[in-house]
Amino acid sequence: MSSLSFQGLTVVVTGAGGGLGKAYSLAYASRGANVVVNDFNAAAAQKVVDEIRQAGGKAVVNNSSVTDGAAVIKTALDNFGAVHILINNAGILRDKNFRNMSDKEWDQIYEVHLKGAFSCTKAAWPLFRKQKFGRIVNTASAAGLYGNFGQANYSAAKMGLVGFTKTLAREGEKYNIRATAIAPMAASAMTETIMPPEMLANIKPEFVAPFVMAVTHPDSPLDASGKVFELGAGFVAEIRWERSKGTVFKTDQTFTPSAVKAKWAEVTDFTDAEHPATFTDFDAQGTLEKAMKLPPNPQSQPEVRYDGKTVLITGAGQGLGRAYALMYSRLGANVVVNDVSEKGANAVVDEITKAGGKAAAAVGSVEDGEALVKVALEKFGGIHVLVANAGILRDKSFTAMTEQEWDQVMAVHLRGTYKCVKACWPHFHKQKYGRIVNTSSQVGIYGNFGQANYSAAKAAIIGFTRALAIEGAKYNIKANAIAPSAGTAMTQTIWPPEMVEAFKPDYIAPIVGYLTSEANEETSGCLFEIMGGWAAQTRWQKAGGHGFPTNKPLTPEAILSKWDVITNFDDGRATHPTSTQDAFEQMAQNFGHEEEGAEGSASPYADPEDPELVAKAKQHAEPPLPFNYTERDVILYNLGIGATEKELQWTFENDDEFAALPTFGVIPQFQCQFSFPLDWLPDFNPAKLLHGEQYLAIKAPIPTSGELVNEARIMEVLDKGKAASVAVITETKDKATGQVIFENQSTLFIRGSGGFGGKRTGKDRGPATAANTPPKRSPDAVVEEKTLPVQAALYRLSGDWNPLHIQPEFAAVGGFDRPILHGLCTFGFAGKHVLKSFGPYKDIKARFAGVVFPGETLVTEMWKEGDKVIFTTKVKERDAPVLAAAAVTLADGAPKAKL
Ligand SMILES: CCCCCCC[C@@H](O)CC(=O)SCCNC(=O)CCNC(=O)[C@H](O)C(C)(C)COP(=O)(O)OP(=O)(O)OC[C@H]1O[C@@H](n2cnc3c(N)ncnc32)[C@H](O)[C@@H]1OP(=O)(O)O
Repeated sequence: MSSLSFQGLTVVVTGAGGGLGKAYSLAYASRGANVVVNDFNAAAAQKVVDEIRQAGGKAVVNNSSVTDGAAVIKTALDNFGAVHILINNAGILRDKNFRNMSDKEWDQIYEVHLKGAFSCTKAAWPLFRKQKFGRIVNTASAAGLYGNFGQANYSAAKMGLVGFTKTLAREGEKYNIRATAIAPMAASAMTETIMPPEMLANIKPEFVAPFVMAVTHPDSPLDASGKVFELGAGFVAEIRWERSKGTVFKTDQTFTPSAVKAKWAEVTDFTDAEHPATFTDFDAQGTLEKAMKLPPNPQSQPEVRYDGKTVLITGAGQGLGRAYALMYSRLGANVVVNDVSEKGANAVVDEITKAGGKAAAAVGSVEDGEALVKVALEKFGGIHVLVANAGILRDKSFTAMTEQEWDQVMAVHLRGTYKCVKACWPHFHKQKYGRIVNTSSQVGIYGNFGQANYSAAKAAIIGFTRALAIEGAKYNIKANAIAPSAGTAMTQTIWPPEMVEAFKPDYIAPIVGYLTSEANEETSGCLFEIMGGWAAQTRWQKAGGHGFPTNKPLTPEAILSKWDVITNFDDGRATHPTSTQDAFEQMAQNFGHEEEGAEGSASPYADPEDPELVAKAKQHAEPPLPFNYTERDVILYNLGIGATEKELQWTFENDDEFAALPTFGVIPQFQCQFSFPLDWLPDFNPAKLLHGEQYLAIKAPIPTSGELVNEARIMEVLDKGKAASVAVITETKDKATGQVIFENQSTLFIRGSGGFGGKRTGKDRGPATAANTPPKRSPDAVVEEKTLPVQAALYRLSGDWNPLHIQPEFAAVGGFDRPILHGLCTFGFAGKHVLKSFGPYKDIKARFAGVVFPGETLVTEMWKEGDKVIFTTKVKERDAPVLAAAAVTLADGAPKAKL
C-alpha cells in the first residue's frame, strides 16, 4: 500500500500541547499536513509547533478555549485558508467521588469535553459542507462507555461524545463528512494522575495517532464513520451496540412491575442478540400487535409494591412522567410530581389524590433538583426513588442548530438529570438505599438526523448512569438508564398520529416500576430499550480486534491493512466488556507483543527490570491482600496524626467535608508490607529495621470507607554496606472496580544486614527518589506542632503494630533508649502541614533522616517551587532533621499558598 499523504490538508488538533494531541500533530505534519496546534497552554503548544517546523513541517499555534470554536477554526483559515480534519481531543479531569463532586467540577468537564467539541465542530461544519469534505474524530473514553468510579462528570461527557458522533456521521454522510469516536488509552499529562508509571510506559500516544490518521484520510474506510473504537498499546477493536431480543408483555392491566419481574430473565437474555445500526430497524408495529394477542402476563409473588417509599418523577405533568406517577401511586408510593407547568403538575396530583393516593407537586426546573427533593422531604419525610424523565426537544439539522438550542437541551436533559440525582444522592447514601432511572433515548444510542444536541445529552446520560451505578453499589443504590419510545407530547412533533396513539406511555411504566423497586436487587448500570410492551437490554460488544507488534512503529497503512479484523465481530473472538478494567485488560494483553526481527525498536515497554531483582520479587511476591475499612478507621488515622476535635472535616463522619487526610494512603498497604519475609537478608533482625523512605501517589479520590486490595512486590534490594535497603512497591485498588487508588513505594533500611555484595545505588524512580533540595531562601511557610507522648500508642492502632514504637525492651534491641515514633506518623503530620498551607496534592515523598520521640515538637518548613512544595521537618527541642529530601506535587487546581 502506498503511504498515505496529508499534503495540502489542514488539520486542527485541540489540546495538542502534550500527550495524544501532540502525537497527532507531529504525525500529521510528518505526512505533509498543515497543523493548527490548539492548547490553552501557550508554551506547550509553541513547543510542538517549533518541533514540527524544525522538522520542515507546517504548523501554527492557537491558544483559544475550545468553547470558542470559531476562534480555533479562524486560525486555520487565517493561516492555511481551509480546514479539512478536526480532532476534538482537548480534555481535563476533575475526578471526585460523586458525593463530593461540586457543580463546578461537573460543569468544567462538560464545558471542555462536550461543549468544546460542539463548538469546534460547529465552526468547522459549514466549511466541511461547502467543500464536500470533512473528517472529525471525537475523543470518548472507556470511562464514558462503561462508567468509572470518581468520574461521573467525565463518564457523562465522554459518552455524550459517542452520541454526538453518531448523529454527525448521519448528517455528514451526504457531504463526505465522516465522524468517528475513539476511546483511546494513552499516556498523557492527564492519565499520569491516575496511572502508575510502569503502566504509562506501555501506552504511548504513538500507538493511537496512526489509527486517527487512517480514519481521517480522504481514503478512510467509509464504515469508520459513526463508529466507536477502543485502542491503545498497539491494540485496536471496534465496539458496537448489542441488543438482547428482549421480551414482549401483553399490554393490558396485567402489565405490572410484578409481571416484569416474572419475565426479567428474558429481557436480559442475550441469546440470538441483535446489532441494530438504527432504531428504525425495529418492527414496532408488529411487536405491538403481538403484545396485544398474548395471554395475560403472569405475576411474580410477592407483588412489587411501594408502600412507605417516596418517588420523585421529573417532567410528570403529562406523557411518560404522568403514567409513571399514576402507576407508583397505585402501588402505594408517595409521589412527588415535578413539572415546570404548575397546571400540569397539579392536575396529576389531583388525579392521584382523588383516587385515594398520596402526591405532592414540585413545580420548577429540574436544574433546581434540591428544591424538588426538598418537597419530598417536607411532605413525606424522605426520598427513595428518582425517575429523571423531564425533557425538551430543540431539533434542528446541525447546520442550523444554534448554540442556544444546544445549551437548552443540555441544561434540561443532562444538567437537570445531574442536579436531581445530586440532590437525592446524600439521602440515598445515608439510608443505604436508592433507586434511580435516568431517561436516555434510542436517539442517544444510535444517533439521529437533526438531533445532535439531544443525541449527545441522551448518550451522556448513559455514561453518567453507569458511573452512578458503580459508585452506588456499596450503598445499595441502583441506577439504570432507559430508552423509552412512547407517544407523548414530545414525540407528537415527529411521529404520525396513529403511532402516538398506539404506543402508550403506560407500556413503559411497568419496566421503570420494576427497575426502581426493592425487588430489583441485581440490575444496575444497565441500559434498556422499551417500546409498546417490548423491553430489551442493550450493551457493548467489542470485536476481537487486532494487536500490532509494539517493537516497531505503528503506521496508518498497517491499521488499514487489518481493517477487516479490527471490525470483525463474527470470528468468535468478540467480547462484552462491562468495565474500564475489562477494556484495559484486553489492551494490556498486547503489552510486549514483539515481532521477531523488527528493526529500530520502538518498544513501549519500560526498561525491563534487573533480572536478578525480578527473580527476587517473584520469589517474594505476595498474593493480593484485602484492606477493608470504615469511617471509624479514617477518623482514627486522622487523630493519630494530630487532627483535633475542632477539625470536624477530619474527625466527624457526618461533616459535609468529611475526608481522610491524604497520607491515609499509606495505611491500606500496611499488612501487605509486613507480610514480606525479610529473613533471606544476612543477619536479619526485625528490631534493626527502620523505615527509610516513603513515596505515596494518590491516583483517585480517597473513599472514606471501602474494600480495597493491595498488590505488592519488591522492586529493589541494595547493599549499603552496613545496612540493606529494600524498596517495595504496592498498588492499592478498589476491590469492586479495580481502579488504582494509591501507589506506595517504601524503602526499608535494615541496619546490620548489608555487606552481601549487592548493588549500592538504585534506579532513578522519578519523584519517589528525587533529592528535593530546598532552595536557599527562607521558607514560604512554617508550621509547628507538638506531638503527644501518647502519639505512637495512638498511631499504631491504624495498622503498624511494630513493638519498636511502644515496647521499651524491643526499642532497646533496636538501639534506642525509649520507643520511637513511627516514621509514617511524622510523615502524616508533615503531610497535614503541607495540605493546610498549600492545598491538596497528588503525591508526597520523604526520607526519614532521623528519629522522633513521641511528645517532641515537629517544625515543617516549606518552599513552593512550581507545582512542587519542597519541605523539611525537624524536631524543635533537639534541632534535629527528621524528614529530608521531601516534596509533594500539588494537585491541579490546588488553591494558592495561604502565606
Ligand atoms: C508501609 C511501609 C512499611 C514500612 C514500615 C516500617 C516499619 C516501621 O514501624 C519502622 C519505623 O517507622 S522506623 C521510624 C522511622 N524511621 C526513622 O526514624 C529512621 C531515621 N533515619 C535514621 O535513623 C538514619 O537516617 C538511618 C539509620 C536510616 C541512616 O543513617 P546512617 O546509617 O548514618 O546512614 P548514612 O551513612 O547517612 O548513609 C548510608 C547510606 O544509606 C542511605 N540512606 C541514608 N538514610 C537513608 C534513608 N532514610 N532511607 C534510605 N536510604 C538511606 C544513604 O544514602 C547512604 O547511601 P550511599 O551509600 O548510597 O551513599
